Amino acid sequence: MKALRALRIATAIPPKSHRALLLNPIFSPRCYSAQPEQDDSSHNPTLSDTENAPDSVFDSSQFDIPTMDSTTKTEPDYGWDKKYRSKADQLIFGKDSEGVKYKFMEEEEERRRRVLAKSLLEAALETADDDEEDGERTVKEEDQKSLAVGIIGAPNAGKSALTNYMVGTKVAAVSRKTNTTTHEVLGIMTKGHTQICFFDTPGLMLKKKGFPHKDMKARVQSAWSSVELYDVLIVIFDVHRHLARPDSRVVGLIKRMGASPHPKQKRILCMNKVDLVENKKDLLTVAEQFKDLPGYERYFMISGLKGAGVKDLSKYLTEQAFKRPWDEDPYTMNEEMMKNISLEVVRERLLDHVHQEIPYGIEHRLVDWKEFRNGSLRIEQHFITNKPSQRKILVGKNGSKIGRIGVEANEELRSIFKKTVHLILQVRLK
Ligand SMILES: Nc1nc2c(ncn2[C@@H]2O[C@H](COP(=O)(O)OP(=O)(O)OP(=O)(O)O)[C@@H](O)[C@H]2O)c(=O)[nH]1
Repeated sequence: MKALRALRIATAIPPKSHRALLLNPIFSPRCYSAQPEQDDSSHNPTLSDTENAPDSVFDSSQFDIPTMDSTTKTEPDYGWDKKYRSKADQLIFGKDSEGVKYKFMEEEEERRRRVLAKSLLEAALETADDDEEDGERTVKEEDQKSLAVGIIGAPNAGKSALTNYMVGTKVAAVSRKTNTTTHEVLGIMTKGHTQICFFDTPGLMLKKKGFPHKDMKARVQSAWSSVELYDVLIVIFDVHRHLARPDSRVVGLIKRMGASPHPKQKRILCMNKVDLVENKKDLLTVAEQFKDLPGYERYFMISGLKGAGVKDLSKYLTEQAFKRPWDEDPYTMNEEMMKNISLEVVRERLLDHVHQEIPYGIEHRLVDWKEFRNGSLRIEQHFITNKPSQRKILVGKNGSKIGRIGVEANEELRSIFKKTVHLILQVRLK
């Protein structure tokens, strides 16, 4: 939450150099139109107030938004009609607009983008607990420590909730590099010199005694062998459910994993959802039931959802880390984070350009998110308005307002994500 708050603050950096943006051809009043210029002639005025009116859609592919390659150019290339440029100059700077320092404004714009991108990343990587020491921003490879932690348990045991709590909103890199079909990254915690990767172990079907089903054997064989690769294995179970209705497959799994110490892997048993157990004495009864299993080095009673006992678990795991380079770049954003950032950036532009009161009544949705093989991103977002009058304001004359929001947001997203972004914004009526 804290990170999200920071994210809002970060995106609220006032766009000091909008004037620089306005001088760019793609931001000229004429070109702000969400309706591509070449389609003007075919524009059907009877559609203008309907949901699918073409001017209610901004599609960045129809605008000359600079590509990644064009960021290196030193001189501004205004390649647009001089008439419109001088009109814009006069509008913004008055008659004596000659000699405006474009370069200065470009630098200012670049500076603002860098500040925004840095703030977003810092907010996203912020530690969840207030009292935790802040993570090092750069750690030399020789100082890095890492740990691979597998989490195994029945569906609904609380694997994801526990990981989310430990990793917080700063879920860092969940790259395809680490994901495989047999183990999937649940989250990555990078704190100080230590990076801990949490892996899920999907596909591990158990039969009554805690062994894989025979018919699934081939499929799960590699999953089981990958379990061996983790430095630490967390066996997690829902202690509340266990007290009410013990599942023989879960008991089988706990016993199997704790049967004998593993030569290379530390195993710990986590009794999860302790917050749901009213009589805490019952927890001791369960602990008693599993206490003689030599394979477990430690036992933890936790609530992955509420956080009880999680700090001790995190501390224990951090202490187990090996001097080993990190597997993942802690500065990489995951998809969820990128989606939130895309919404924040567009919303910020909306607040900039539309009267303050209107945006609060407007529903703003991410409707499509696609990452293509070439690394580019297609993002489609819709604004759903309650009244035709709201829609009209948001669309602007010939789509000028939504176009302007779209162009600016597209630029900003491209700069933050460092990839080509194809942004589509649509204004609809409820
Ligand atoms: N009260 C309480 N609920 C929890 C706790 N941990 C998880 N839950 C809830 O239990 C449900 C399952 O949690 P998940 O974290 O999705 O479980 P999972 O093991 O990842 O489930 P699968 O993805 O099906 O394997 C969710 O509704 C959680 O909110 C906890 O400590 N206390």
